[in-house]
Amino acid sequence: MEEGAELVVEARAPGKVILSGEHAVVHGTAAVAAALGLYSTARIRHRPLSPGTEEFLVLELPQLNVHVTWSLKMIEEILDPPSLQYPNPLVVKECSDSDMTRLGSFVVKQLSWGAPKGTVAAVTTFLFLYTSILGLQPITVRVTSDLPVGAGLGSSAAYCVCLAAALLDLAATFDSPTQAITTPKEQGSQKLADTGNWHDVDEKNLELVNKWAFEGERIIHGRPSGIDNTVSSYGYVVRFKQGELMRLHSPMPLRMLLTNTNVGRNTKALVAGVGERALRHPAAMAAIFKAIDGIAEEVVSILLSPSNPGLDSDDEHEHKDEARSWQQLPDECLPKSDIASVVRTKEEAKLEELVEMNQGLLQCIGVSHVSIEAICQITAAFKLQSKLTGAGGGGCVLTLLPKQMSSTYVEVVKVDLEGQGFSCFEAAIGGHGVQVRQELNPDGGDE
Ligand SMILES: Nc1ncnc2c1ncn2[C@@H]1O[C@H](COP(=O)(O)OP(=O)(O)O)[C@@H](O)[C@H]1O
Ligand SMILES: C[C@@](O)(CCOP(=O)(O)O)CC(=O)O
Ligand SMILES: [Mg+2]
Repeated sequence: MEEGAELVVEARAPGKVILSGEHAVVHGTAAVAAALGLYSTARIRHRPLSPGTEEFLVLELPQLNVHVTWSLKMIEEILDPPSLQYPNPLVVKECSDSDMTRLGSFVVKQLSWGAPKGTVAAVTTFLFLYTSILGLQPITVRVTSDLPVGAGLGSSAAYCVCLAAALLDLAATFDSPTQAITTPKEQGSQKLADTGNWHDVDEKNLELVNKWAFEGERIIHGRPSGIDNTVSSYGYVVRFKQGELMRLHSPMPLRMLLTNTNVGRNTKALVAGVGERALRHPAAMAAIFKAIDGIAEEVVSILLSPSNPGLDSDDEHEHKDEARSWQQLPDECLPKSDIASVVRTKEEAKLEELVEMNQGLLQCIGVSHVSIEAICQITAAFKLQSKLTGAGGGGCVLTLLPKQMSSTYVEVVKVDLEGQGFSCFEAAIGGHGVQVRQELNPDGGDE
């Protein structure tokens, strides 16, 4: 690398929705999840300094209000883990209990007094991944996200995946400038300021990114199943069971409305709560997990069903005309029953029933919330089925939308939900996983 030049590496990783199987998946059952078209992005800037100049590590997490600068000497003196001398990006290691305690107490002292637990976990996770993958290198890291943090859409996994990918890409570039984790010929001089230039991570490195991200998730979650980091790394729609990933190439387009209860919650506490309930009532909880497993497997077979026809274009056309005529009417003239009677395919109707059953079982294991139940009731009045997604206890709820439901009808449902203080959005489902890009600024790239 030219003296004075600045290397910028970016990685972006998607959030996810769990269609079926959250919580039970931690206890070994199947779950189905899809990547969401909302991303967390880690941007790392590295500029080698002349010998004798003091070097720094800068971490910026604007969503958590974290802006910290550490001298590398101080990190070396205080942390002194052997990995600092011998970081090895190719050998994934666990954050041991003693490392966790040492890093955690360092972080608590560095952050302003009373920083929330989530902030301590995020910075501890960063320091673990940074020291293990890269060792002491002077870099500035900034992580931003389109995802709501702590709302069930996998922001913690996207955070770990984008950090792991960016650190691995930088480590590989240091090792050999042509060995970055995307295909070398695709690396190049294009400017990051452009909207594109993102490159998929190759299969071998995806596994590495995913494994490091899982270790990060363990720091934030305590006992993650691995589904969130897996779908964030690999993208698309996946079935996940006991650490095994199966990519689902489903012919069925998934359409859903996401509603944020705006009730904050914490995955670690909810997962621990379910574990405690399972210890108190082992037989009953095992039966519920088995039922959730059955639901997830049925969702998989519906998604893979070749008889999944979607709708033919004539039907769709007819429906659009109907939607247009509704658009001219004031909202109060849209009776709920008309929305309720929107035609479903056989597969859509089955999926809706499974969503309803899954939500009931999630309530049984103690992870629903009055705000979640309120959303389920509002959408049920339109004969739409909803369930919590992710850890629950607040956070987001997904509502299945039949393919034939017009956007005008969706707007009507949103009015009812938003009128109760909830926030609704639609996002692309089943897109790509983690991606990386690089840029070399010969002039030092001061920002
Ligand atoms: N953009 C981000 N910046 C910093 N930390 C983040 C970011 N996104 C997620 N996190 C970490 O993940 C935690 C939220 O994870 P979690 O409770 O699992 O909810 P979810 O994964 O559903 O959003 C935050 O408290 C923080 O520790
Ligand atoms: C509850 C769980 O199934 C999903 C948690 O997702 P999230 O952190 O709420 O986005 C936990 C896990 O699988 O690791
Ligand atoms: Mg999470």
